[in-house]
Amino acid sequence: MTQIITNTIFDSNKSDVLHKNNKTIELKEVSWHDTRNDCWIIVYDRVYDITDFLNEHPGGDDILLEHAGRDATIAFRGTGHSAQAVRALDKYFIGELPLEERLFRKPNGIKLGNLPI
Ligand code: HEM
Repeated sequence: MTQIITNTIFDSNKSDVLHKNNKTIELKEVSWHDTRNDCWIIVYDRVYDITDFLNEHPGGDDILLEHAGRDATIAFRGTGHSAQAVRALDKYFIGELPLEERLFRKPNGIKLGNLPI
């Protein structure tokens, strides 16, 4: 798939709408891709096919496989990845969750920065 994603995962200005031409992929479908030979993960409601990245990840493949077929947002964010790592995600982008299945980028959603604690 040839697709250029111009916004980063932290770009809240563009976060509330489905981007034109972006494919929607349901959580159920993501869950089927949970092996070393076919590994998808979700970061900020976007779906990435990281099968070809497993052997290249500086943090190792095990940690990625622990999140195969699942949401990896908190793990990705929590390990303090660089801006370069965030940009590296784009290469593996294949689609995004439907609005009703999103945790982060949805219309009128709670912004973590606005929480009192
Ligand atoms: C497709 C998703 C991911 C990409 C593109 C990615 C990319 C990278 C890159 C480029 C680095 C080098 C350091 C940096 O630039 O920040 C790195 C390090 C690391 N990543 Fe990831 N990462 C991904 C997912 C994850 C996930 C889900 C975890 C789970 C906790 C993880 C854990 C780590 C750890 C622990 C390191 C540090 C390795 C070290 O310095 O020894 N990564 N990652």
